[in-house]
Amino acid sequence: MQLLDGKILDGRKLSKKIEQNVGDEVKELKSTCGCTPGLAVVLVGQDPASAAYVNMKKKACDRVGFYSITHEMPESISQEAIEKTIVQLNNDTNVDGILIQLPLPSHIDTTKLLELVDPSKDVDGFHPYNVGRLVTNLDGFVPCTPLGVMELLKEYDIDVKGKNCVVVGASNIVGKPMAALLLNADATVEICHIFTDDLKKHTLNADIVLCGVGVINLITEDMVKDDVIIIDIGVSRTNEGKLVGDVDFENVSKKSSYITPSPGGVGPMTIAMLLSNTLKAAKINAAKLSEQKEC
Ligand SMILES: Nc1nc(=O)c2c([nH]1)NC[C@@H]1CN(c3ccc(C(=O)N[C@@H](CCC(=O)O)C(=O)O)cc3)C=[N+]21
Repeated sequence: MQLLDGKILDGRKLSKKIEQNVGDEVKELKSTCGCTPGLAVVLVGQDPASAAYVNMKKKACDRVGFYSITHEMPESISQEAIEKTIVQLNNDTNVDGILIQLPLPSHIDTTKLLELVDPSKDVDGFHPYNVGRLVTNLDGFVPCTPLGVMELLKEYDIDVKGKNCVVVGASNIVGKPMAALLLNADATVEICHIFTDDLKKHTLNADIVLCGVGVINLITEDMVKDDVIIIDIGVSRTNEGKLVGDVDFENVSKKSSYITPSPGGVGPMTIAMLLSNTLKAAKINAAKLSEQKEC
């Protein structure tokens, strides 16, 4: 990795810098209005990966001085019981951000739950209100992973304006909001997905490939042009238990001008953006509360 330093988009490094800034702002917010930003996480079931992610989020909250609470619920919990918890969190003034850890068990109506979250506490940016605001390029909450990608590009002075960007994966969480952000930044955007015929035909035209599907080695060196910029949003575990992305890093990195490692690229940025979104929610709530006190 040493030799590649110049072309690595280092998400770990940038996420630390962002954490530092969030931490500083938390101190300021505490001293000016006595508010502590709060994040509530709803975790259903025993999936070890979900539990690990939630633990990472909790630790990050602790590092920046947020209040955080995790509502752990058994796999067999009813839709109604989760809904009740969300309504309580919507009304809890100590909670600025609500995150429902996905995926949820199959008997749960995920869409209905995401729509129940107060849009002003929707730090994941999954509520249709915030999705609509993103697509129309209005301020709102933007999903953490694609937002983290944009921050990473900005940090390395990569301007997407007029660039051919190929987004691989069309999920509501990654691909679609990623495409919307790139379009808002004046890129030319293509979205490829599971039914795309001849993926390579598309990626070969790309100045920037952004791939987040969870298929190991989906993007190989023959699929990209020289000096391509690669954003690897995938996370998979190999049979040996090693964490890897969607890109054949070893070979693709020889051709690319910039590339994110996975792990160490987009993943840490996701957590940093969750902190940043929660701080944003806390500031909005603090302003609302002070208005109410004035009148
Ligand atoms: N409501 C909801 N919001 C999410 O944002 C959300 C979710 N559900 N469900 C699961 C996915 C996945 N996700 C990641 C967060 C951090 C890393 C991360 O920090 N990865 C580290 C490595 C972590 C490790 O060592 O295990 C890295 O890439 O370097 C990865 C993936 C958020 N997600």
